[in-house]
Amino acid sequence: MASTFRTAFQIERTFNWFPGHMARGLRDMTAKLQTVDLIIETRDARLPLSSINPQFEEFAQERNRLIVYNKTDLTTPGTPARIRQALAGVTNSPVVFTNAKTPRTVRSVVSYAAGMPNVGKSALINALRSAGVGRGNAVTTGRRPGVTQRIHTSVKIHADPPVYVLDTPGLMLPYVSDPLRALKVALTDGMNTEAMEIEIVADYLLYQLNRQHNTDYAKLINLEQPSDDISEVLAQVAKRFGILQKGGGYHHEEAARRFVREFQLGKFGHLVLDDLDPASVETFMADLKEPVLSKSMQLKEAKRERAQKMREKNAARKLKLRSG
Ligand SMILES: Nc1nc2c(ncn2[C@@H]2O[C@H](COP(=O)(O)OP(=O)(O)OP(=O)(O)O)[C@@H](O)[C@H]2O)c(=O)[nH]1
Repeated sequence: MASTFRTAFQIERTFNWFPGHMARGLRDMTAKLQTVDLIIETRDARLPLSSINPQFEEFAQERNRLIVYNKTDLTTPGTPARIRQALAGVTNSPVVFTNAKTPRTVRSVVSYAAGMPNVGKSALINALRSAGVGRGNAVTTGRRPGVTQRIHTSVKIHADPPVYVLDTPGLMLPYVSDPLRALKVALTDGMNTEAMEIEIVADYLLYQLNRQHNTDYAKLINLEQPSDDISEVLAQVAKRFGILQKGGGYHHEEAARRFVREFQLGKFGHLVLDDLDPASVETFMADLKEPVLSKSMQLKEAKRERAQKMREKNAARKLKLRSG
């Protein structure tokens, strides 16, 4: 029942994914971007804020830039207008909305693409080429993030005047201090979930589905009514998809993966995962200005978090001893 759903998601750890090609990509991109006339920064419309890369923002906001919100077909109705309103006063760059699966929606977009992993940069370039010069795919796309690992040679997308674009690798951050942001990116397939506890990703998905009253999942897994209890939901997912263990019980990780996968395949309907009210936008933009932590600072920060947790645990233990 709606009244019993969680109003906040509690999480204490962080998740990071920054393979080697991304550090190289950022260096190469910073150099190459000096030579282009226009930067087309591609973002995922399901993550209007979380698909902004602060490292990229640092140099792109001073440049001639077009922001493209792609994958609009995977959002809820009215999302483009809400994003436009949320960004008014926050960015001076023009903003357009596309669905790279439908080339006619990309006609207005010309030149250079950059952005986070798996937002659809390569698909967008192929669509631009199809709309501009009527030719087939020139760059490879893929369901998993990290398919494009280096800057490609230019692709012609317009004949007269001639316009060329460069595809670039998608870049995550070396250290994502906000675990909720990492969970959102993981849910939209922008981050490798192998190093994450998939049960937490599944629980976060359940939290988002319920708080947005997107409760079709219950019907799909034969649950009598929506629930905010991930164990109950995963047990039902296991039953529905036949991932029960011999002798009773079910395989938790597999059930969690299946639940997340069904959402990514669009089976539970569409969601926009960032809040776009003025206060949330303001907080996000202020956080963007925080410097990205270096490797040694990350280690220090992780150590500080561990020490804090230990102190809290010890304090709780002492309290328990005293009271009982
Ligand atoms: N539904 C939908 N899917 C899209 C859209 N654009 C891209 N995709 C799909 O999203 C996935 C990622 O697209 P890519 O173009 O490879 O993404 P990328 O940003 O180049 O990814 P990296 O290689 O990680 O930088 C692919 O499976 C595409 O088919 C879109 O507008 N709508």
